[in-house]
Amino acid sequence: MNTSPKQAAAQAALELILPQLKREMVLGIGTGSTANCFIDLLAAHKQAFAGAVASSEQSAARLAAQGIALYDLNDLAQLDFYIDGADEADPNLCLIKGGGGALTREKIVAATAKTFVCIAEAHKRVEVLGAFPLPVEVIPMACAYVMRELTQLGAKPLKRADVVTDNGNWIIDAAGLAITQPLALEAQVNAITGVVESGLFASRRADILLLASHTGVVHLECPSKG
Ligand SMILES: O=C[C@H](O)[C@H](O)[C@H](O)COP(=O)(O)O
Repeated sequence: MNTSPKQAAAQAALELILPQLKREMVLGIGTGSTANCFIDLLAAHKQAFAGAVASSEQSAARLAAQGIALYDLNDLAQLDFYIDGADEADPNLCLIKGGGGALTREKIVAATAKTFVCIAEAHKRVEVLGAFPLPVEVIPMACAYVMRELTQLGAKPLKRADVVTDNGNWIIDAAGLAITQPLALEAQVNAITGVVESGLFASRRADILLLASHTGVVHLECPSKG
């Protein structure tokens, strides 16, 4: 059977963390098709660690189906690893995430992890973030207001149809942004009243990015912060 790039990225992440797993370790696990590949590969090693914190109900269900114990983030101190996919990654390993609507819980779990290992297909690597519309989770009653504010920031916002997040909120996809200053834009978007979280991962970017294509996996590390 041919290995897909998503499976290759997941396999590379597994090989990276396997030697560091400890029986008491709890892993942070993301959401999406690439994270699903990782969950499925991880299942064969479930005796080597304690369990996982999931960033969505969907991932929690997949982890449970694989017999991996689920933990509540509030019962844990710092996690060693967070493994998740992304929709775009820039040269500084800033990311756009939330294509699957799980961005807020993803950002929370990532915030508690020492090392964020991002796994993605090679075409997700871009010079400037923003060709993929930036997902923004909003309190439903604030949706129209937040869309007007995002327009002021230069975006073309669109409410994602028929989506309610695990937190009971809505998603706005903000298209048309050329995100040359990810940290500044993340702060601006998150400061809009009614925004729960944006899918811009700049204040907490990836530490390691494993980019896979049919020709192999490239391992990139976060350049020094500054
Ligand atoms: O909300 C979803 C997540 O941020 C995903 O990690 C992201 O959309 C990438 O998903 P996929 O691995 O399916 O391309």
